[in-house]
Amino acid sequence: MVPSRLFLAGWQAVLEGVRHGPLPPRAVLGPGRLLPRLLSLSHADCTKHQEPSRKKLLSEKKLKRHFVDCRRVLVCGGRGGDGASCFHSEPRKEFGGPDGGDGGHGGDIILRADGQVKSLSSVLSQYRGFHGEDGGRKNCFGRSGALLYIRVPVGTVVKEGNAVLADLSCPGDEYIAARGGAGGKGNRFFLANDNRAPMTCTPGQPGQERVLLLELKTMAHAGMVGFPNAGKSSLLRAISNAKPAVAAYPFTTLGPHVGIVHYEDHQQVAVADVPGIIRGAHRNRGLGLAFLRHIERCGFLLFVVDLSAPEPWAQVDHLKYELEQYEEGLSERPHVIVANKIDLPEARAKLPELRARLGPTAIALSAATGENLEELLLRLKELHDRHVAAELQRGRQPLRW
Ligand SMILES: Nc1nc2c(ncn2[C@@H]2O[C@H](COP(=O)(O)OP(=O)(O)OP(=O)(O)O)[C@@H](O)[C@H]2O)c(=O)[nH]1
Ligand SMILES: [Mg+2]
Repeated sequence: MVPSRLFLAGWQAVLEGVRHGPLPPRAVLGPGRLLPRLLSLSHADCTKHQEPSRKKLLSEKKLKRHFVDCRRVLVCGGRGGDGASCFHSEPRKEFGGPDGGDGGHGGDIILRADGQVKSLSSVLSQYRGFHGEDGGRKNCFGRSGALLYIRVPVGTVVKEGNAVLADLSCPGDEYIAARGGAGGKGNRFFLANDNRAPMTCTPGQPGQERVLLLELKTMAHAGMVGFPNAGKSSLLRAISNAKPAVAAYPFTTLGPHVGIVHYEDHQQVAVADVPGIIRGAHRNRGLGLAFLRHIERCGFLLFVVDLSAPEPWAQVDHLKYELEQYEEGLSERPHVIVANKIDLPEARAKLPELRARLGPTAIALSAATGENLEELLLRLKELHDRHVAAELQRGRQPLRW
């Protein structure tokens, strides 16, 4: 099956044949711009439809504000309604008896995993459930408080202190964050043989109050790991429509970004880009390793190395070591090694040695010029198909974006 980008690459080949000359310099500049621009050259009348939307680029700091992966939230269930204390009153009817109704129960607060929600940014810092109504005369029971749903992204882990309470890993998963208080009893409830006119009624109970920590473990099919400046974000921009910030300084990326690679058969592979990892990250050097929770659930990994670095093959060992420090077995996941920046002459010279050390399957490409991206896209699809088959075999529903 051919990815849609390869389909565009086919257009590029056609266009190159038609032009009979070198491409204008602007057409080969900029990651991910190559194919759409070429397409727009030949279809001037339909450029509007072909050009990717030119969204205003946000700085990493602003992007981080939009994407929230951790939230502390205070949840208080609704208070139960009070029970009523009153007696039946009717003309010519003496000793009508107690008829105070019970109060309604307070509403629960429920966390629900929703596939449409991608970040915890919409979760507020506190929620109070709906209160139950008080009981009334004539044995009228108060209405219970409505349930309050908080929509959270799929992959949210609910913690209280250090204890994990729930893992909302499938769409529709629910967890009762705070229970509403029980409604009070009306005096009718206390009617007994030895007490025909009870005055007692009880107040409604307050709802449960908890401080929960919500942590999002991003669910993507593939996770990109690499040293800072290896070109992870550039690669994500080149293969998807995601727009993570790219700059020539380390730790440009401060939070996870997910890009979707679309294939012709409508398959979508989600690829997550996370901040760079350095040696000793498990001892909290650099940005530490906490952000690795975002690739913890990825089915397969892309180890991105900068081929122009002094010893690019050593980077893979360091990365695997750090992943093992975070979680045992994480580096054993199916993976592919991506050697980036092949457009640089010093990088190209190191390719034979890299292949000799790490095996011939390493993919050499350039996120900047788009060279050899097709091989990566095809390998991604292959890994994705294998992952889906393995999930189905285990009886689990594969992740869909
Ligand atoms: N020549 C060349 N430069 C590249 C290529 N890919 C990325 N770069 C440059 O490398 C620098 C770092 O790129 P990023 O994509 O920000 O790297 P990163 O791995 O996301 O870095 P962090 O977010 O800091 O971890 C930028 O100046 C890019 O322009 C490439 O294929 N060729
Ligand atoms: Mg980056």
